[in-house]
Amino acid sequence: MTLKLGVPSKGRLMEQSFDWFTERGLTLARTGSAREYAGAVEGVDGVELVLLSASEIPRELAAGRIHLGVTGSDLVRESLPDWAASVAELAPMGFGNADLILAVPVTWVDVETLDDLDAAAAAFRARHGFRLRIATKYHRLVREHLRAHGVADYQLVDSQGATEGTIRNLTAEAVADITTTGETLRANHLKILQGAPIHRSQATLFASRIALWGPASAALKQLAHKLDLALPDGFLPNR
Ligand SMILES: Nc1ncnc2c1ncn2[C@@H]1O[C@H](COP(=O)(O)OP(=O)(O)OP(=O)(O)O)[C@@H](O)[C@H]1O
Ligand SMILES: O=P(O)(O)OC[C@H]1O[C@H](OP(=O)(O)OP(=O)(O)O)[C@H](O)[C@@H]1O
Repeated sequence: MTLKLGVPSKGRLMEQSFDWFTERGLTLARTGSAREYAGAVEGVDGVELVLLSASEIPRELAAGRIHLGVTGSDLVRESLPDWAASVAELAPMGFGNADLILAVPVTWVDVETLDDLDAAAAAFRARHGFRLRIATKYHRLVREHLRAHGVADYQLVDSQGATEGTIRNLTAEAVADITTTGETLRANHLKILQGAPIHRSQATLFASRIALWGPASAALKQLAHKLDLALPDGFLPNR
C-alpha cells in the first residue's frame, strides 16, 4: 500500500505546497488536464498524491483515508474535535499565514478589548432584547476563545464567506474571520480587538494518527529523512 499525501487542489495553497516539497527534493505535479484532480510524486517511492479541497483535508486525515496532509492549522483546529488526538503536526510550512481575529465597527469607540466587548454585549442585550451577533465560519474556535475569556452574552451567526459584509447587511454586529493584509477589514470600516488573535494560522504538514501506517511506514521514514522531519515519539507503532 502507498502512503497517501493530501495537498490542496487549487490556488496559492496548492502552488506554495508544491514549491515547498520541490525545494526539499520531492517533485509534486498535477497530471492530466488542468481540471483533472490527479497528481504524481517523484523523489520517494510509494507516495501517492491526493488533491483535495483544503477544508476537506482535516476530515480525511481524521478518517485515516490519507496518511499525510497539507492544510491550514486553523482548518484542523476548527474541523476536528480534540484535533491533537487525530493528527500530529509534522512541520509548519511558512506560508498561508492568516490570523483569526474578532473585529467590530470602527465607530464603536468604547470597544477596544474583549472586556469591552463583554460589556457592550451585555448593554446590547438589555437594549435590544437579543444577544449581540458575531458572524463567523469558525464556530468552535470562537466559542472556545470567548469561553476562555469569560464572554458569554453573544450568539454566533454562520457566515461561510464575505463575512465582513454582514455588519453592513445588518445580520451581525461583530465578525470573527481570518485576515492577512487587513485590507478587507479596513474596506468594511472594521477594527480588530486588541490582544492576541484567536489563532495564528499557517499551512502545516499534518500526519494522521488514525490511518493504518504499517505498509506506509517505509515511505514515511524516507519522507521524514528527505524533508528533515522529526516524527513525534512513538508515532509509528507497528500497525
Ligand atoms: N487571505 C486569505 N484568505 C483566505 N484563506 C487564507 C488566506 N490566507 C491564508 N488562508 C488560509 O487558506 C486556507 C483556506 O484555503 P482555501 O480557501 O483554498 O480552502 P477551501 O475553503 O477548501 O476552499 P474551497 O472550499 O473553495 O476549495 C485556510 O487555512 C486559511 O487560513
Ligand atoms: O486581510 P485580507 O488580506 O484582506 O484577507 C482576508 C479576507 O480573505 C478571506 O476571504 P476570501 O478571499 O477567501 O473570501 P471569502 O470571504 O469568500 O472567504 C477572508 O475571509 C477575508 O475576507
